[in-house]
Amino acid sequence: MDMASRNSSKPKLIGVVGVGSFGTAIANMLAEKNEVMVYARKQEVVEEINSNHTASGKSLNPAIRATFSPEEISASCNVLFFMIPSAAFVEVAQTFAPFLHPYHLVIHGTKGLALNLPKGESLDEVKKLHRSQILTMSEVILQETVAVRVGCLAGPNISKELSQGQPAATVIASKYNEVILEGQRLLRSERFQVYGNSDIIGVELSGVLKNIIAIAAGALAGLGLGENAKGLLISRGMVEMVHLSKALGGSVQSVIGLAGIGDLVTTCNSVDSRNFTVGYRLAKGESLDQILDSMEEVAEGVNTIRIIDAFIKTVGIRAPITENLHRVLFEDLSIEEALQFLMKYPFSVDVDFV
Ligand SMILES: NC(=O)C1=CN([C@@H]2O[C@H](COP(=O)(O)OP(=O)(O)OC[C@H]3O[C@@H](n4cnc5c(N)ncnc54)[C@H](O)[C@@H]3O)[C@@H](O)[C@H]2O)C=CC1
Ligand SMILES: O=C(CO)COP(=O)(O)O
Repeated sequence: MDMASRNSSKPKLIGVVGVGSFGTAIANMLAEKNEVMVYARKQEVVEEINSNHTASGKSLNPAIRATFSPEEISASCNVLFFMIPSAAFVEVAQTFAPFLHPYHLVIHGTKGLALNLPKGESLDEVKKLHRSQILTMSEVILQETVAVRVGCLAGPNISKELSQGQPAATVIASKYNEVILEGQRLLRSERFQVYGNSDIIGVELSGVLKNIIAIAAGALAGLGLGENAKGLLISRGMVEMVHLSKALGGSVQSVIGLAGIGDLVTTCNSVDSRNFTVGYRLAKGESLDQILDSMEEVAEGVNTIRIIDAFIKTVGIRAPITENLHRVLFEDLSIEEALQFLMKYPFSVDVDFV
């Protein structure tokens, strides 16, 4: 079947894969203008949605239907929003791969990275980590499926605020203008502005890298430090994000846009951010294991720090905030020692990337 006949013969039903905090918020926003079907892998979650219109207690628009069949949602929807943590992304992409076609338009909202290592190998075992072994989620979709029209959604979008209907904006990034236009058409409302960007890698990396700085911001708050320290962290964090993003294939422009600095400011100031919360609790004396064991939702920054630290050691670039957080999370550096180190670090040039 060609793309045109497929598009014209199908009703507009939009699919959302994953009904966690963000998936639920986006499904509800999509349901203001469209019919929506959501995919959850557990039968009890599907039954909860279809009978109670809640997903793990979070309210869903009663018009939203749920399925646990990847085949059904892929056959019913030309546009699919993947809203799942990075740790599950490869598995979910592989589950969906037999049912996806080149006519599908896939937009993801995941702010994490995956690894492309030989089967059975983990990050602990590899000595070097090159860019080709790191995948953004659009790269996972392109690698694992035949979908081509891929996009991402990233920006300052704390799901709790979206669910309350507070004003916000996001970026849809894609190499394909039709993906950006469709994302804007589906999501734009009086309360939600949607910008476009063709640098999908830069926008994905912005959402991924700001989580590292958000953990540091939470740590500063947990230490009881003030707004001067936070301003210092956000500006140095942005410079670090620019250098990392450039090394990984993103543009400077994306980092200084809504998905970069916009999300960085939001996440570094929000007690509703899981990444901020990890840093805050670390500074209050809890161990990483204690924190992660008690968190129900994902804090992507923890795994991102492991991946980025391995990458910068391989390619020989410096990223002092990331390096020090890695030592705090996975070695035995205290938050106070990391802060002292950073205060002595010779960041002598203010802006060195323009
Ligand atoms: N919560 C937020 O405010 C925002 C989250 N994000 C990003 O969205 C992604 C998801 O985050 P949340 O929704 O907050 O996480 P969450 O932890 O609330 O929910 C994740 C959902 O994915 C589902 N899931 C996990 N493994 C799965 C699998 N194998 N198959 C199908 N479903 C699976 C879980 O059951 C759960 O419903 C993360 O990468 C996060 O960085 C982005 C912007 C805002
Ligand atoms: O990315 C987010 C808001 O834009 C959510 O941040 P957390 O994953 O830290 O909660």
